[in-house]
Amino acid sequence: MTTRVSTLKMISNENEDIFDNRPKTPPKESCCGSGCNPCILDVYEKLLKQWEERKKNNILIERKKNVISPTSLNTFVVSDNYKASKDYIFLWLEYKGNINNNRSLYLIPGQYIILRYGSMSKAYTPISWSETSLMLLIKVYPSGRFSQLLNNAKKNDEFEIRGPYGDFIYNINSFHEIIMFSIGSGITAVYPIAKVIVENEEEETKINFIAGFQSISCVPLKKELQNLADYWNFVCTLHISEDLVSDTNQSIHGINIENERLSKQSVYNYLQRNQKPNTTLILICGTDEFNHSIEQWSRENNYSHIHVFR
Ligand SMILES: Cc1cc2nc3c(=O)[nH]c(=O)nc-3n(C[C@H](O)[C@H](O)[C@H](O)COP(=O)(O)OP(=O)(O)OC[C@H]3O[C@@H](n4cnc5c(N)ncnc54)[C@H](O)[C@@H]3O)c2cc1C
Repeated sequence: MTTRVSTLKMISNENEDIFDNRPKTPPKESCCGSGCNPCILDVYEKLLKQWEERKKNNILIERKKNVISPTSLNTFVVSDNYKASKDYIFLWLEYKGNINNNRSLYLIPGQYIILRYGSMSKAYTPISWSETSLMLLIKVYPSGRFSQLLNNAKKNDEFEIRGPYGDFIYNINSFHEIIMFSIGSGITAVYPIAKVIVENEEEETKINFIAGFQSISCVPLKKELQNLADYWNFVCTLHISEDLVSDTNQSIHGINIENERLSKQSVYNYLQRNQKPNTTLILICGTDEFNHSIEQWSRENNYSHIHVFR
């Protein structure tokens, strides 16, 4: 798995440069009408306002030729699709267009894309990417329309992608510790951020990675988390809420396992053990209820540097 280490600078597409190009108006039919967040037409309105503002103030932003764009759809084909765990699959998508003029795929860890097939669109957070391809980790729901479609996707099937979206910006060594709380597929937002930090030799930030799943057999990225646990600054604890672990065969070397749902008490314990709220960042990704509770408990423990991936 190769992860591109992105610079955390403002990234724009060639069609969003301020002097030669205003953002291109997306055709009306590029909105699928299914209430995506963000809708391509809203993104266009926002980028247009930003462009007008920059033009007024004569500000030039760095121009990189990204193969994906927040305001237009680009075709990708499935290059691989395989099981990641009981409920999860990995899906590799390869850019179908020409790669020339230094065009490349630029993503900041934690950013998401909108994947579209026919009139259906859903958001996904790439966990890994190269210059022309990206890898998604997808939870397959028995009655999930899009996740079932992706589960059954075959090599060379075509999907359209727009993005990237997401406003999380991280600066190297800006916190003493980052505590990452996720449940289920929320792991996709925090894992790439943990990886990029842990693999950066210049980083002195510690990562406390806490992820909740129903059972050990559901947990994706086991090997990847074990690899990160070999580094001095990464500690991982998995909270298993339903099929509790009683068998040592289910233990994962280097990873702590707790047989309990992430409760208020356990979250309080993580927060109070840390003791450095002013220099600690809290990252949260899960259901609305989970996000709300963890954010509230963090604030009750005097943490104010909090980012929720929604
Ligand atoms: C910014 C963002 C990034 C995302 N990134 C990822 C990602 O990287 N990987 C990933 O797998 N998903 C991700 N999602 C969720 C994804 O967009 C879809 O919502 C998910 O794949 C389900 O879509 P579906 O069409 O299969 O299910 P739907 O047809 O919408 O739902 C069918 C049924 O599936 C179940 N279901 C669906 N979603 C949930 C849920 N979140 N919790 C509990 N039950 C649910 C429910 O029973 C629901 O009734 C992300 C969502 C957002 C907003």
